[in-house]
Amino acid sequence: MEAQPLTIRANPDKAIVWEHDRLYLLDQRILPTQEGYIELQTATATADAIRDMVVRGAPAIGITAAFGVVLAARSAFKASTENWRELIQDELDILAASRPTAVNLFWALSRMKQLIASMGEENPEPRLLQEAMLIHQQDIAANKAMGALGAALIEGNTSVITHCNAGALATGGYGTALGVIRSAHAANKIERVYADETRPWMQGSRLTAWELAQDSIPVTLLTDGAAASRMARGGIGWIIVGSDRIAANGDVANKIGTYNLAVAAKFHGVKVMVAAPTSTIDMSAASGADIPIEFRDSAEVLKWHGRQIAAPGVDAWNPVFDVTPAALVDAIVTERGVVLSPNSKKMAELMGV
Ligand SMILES: CSC[C@H]1O[C@H](OP(=O)(O)O)[C@H](O)[C@@H]1O
Repeated sequence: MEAQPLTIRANPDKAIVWEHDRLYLLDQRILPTQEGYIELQTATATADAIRDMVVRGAPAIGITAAFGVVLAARSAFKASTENWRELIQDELDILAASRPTAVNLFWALSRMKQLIASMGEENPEPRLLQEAMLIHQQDIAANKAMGALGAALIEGNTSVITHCNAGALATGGYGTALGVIRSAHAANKIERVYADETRPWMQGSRLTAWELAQDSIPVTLLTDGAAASRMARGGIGWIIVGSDRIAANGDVANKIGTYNLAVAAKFHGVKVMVAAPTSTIDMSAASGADIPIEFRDSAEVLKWHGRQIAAPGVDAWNPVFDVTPAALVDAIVTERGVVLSPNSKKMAELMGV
């Protein structure tokens, strides 16, 4: 099958594209100064793209992995129409090992595996592709629903702080935290968004600011250390962030620095909103202590634009997520509804368990 030139222009709502029977990812490592797509032809290459953060963001990782399963099924069925289920297992494991914290990855793989288990002898690709596309569309619908529910919590016109990128680029489209911000801005509730740059990958300065500028939503960058001082000056009504995994008691794992924001917010009387689809909630994790936190190469901290910024022999501690206790969270917004002052009982009610 000859590769066809991709016919779309890079935009936040097209971070993950299935076109001409091929998977394309907007390369988020080079935004905002460059825009380019990478074509993925195998599940292993898809896992590499997730690990190397070509695509990142909990829901986006899950959606991408689902399309990776389609690629795995294509090659396995081509190799053996009888034994494709056995052949596909290694690539499913490779996808599962790509990043540990975003539970959406494992949620999406589990949903695809359940479908595989229900299949007969037919070619699995068409049905698996249909399911991957459904996961993608359902995520966008969830973000739109969360946008409305989260915006309804915001009273009057206020400025907000967000951290990392929980936007269209981190999801199937529209975004979780940025979905709330988009909906609230459309309702004239957002005066300005302050975006933490979010070292070391700079998802805030490179991705969130790019998304909001494209939508003409007023955005000002903060260095990560400036957020508390900005809260101290007043006018910040909410911290609005996404999540990579929420435990059964409402503890929230999110980009490193979220916990700092929540502690400062508590001190300054600023509310904390976490927007996440229910595919981010892990009821098997009793608390944040049960959430695996990804540590990445210290070189990501010690280098900047590839240039060494620390003396030789200096190392770095590089956890890329932290856990914000439920006690510091005012609202968890999901597509199923809002949990105010989250706790185990309220989370169980939300999830119907
Ligand atoms: C909408 S979830 C986005 C979530 O994922 C980000 O992490 P990473 O960029 O390392 O994948 C960050 O924690 C965001 O809140």
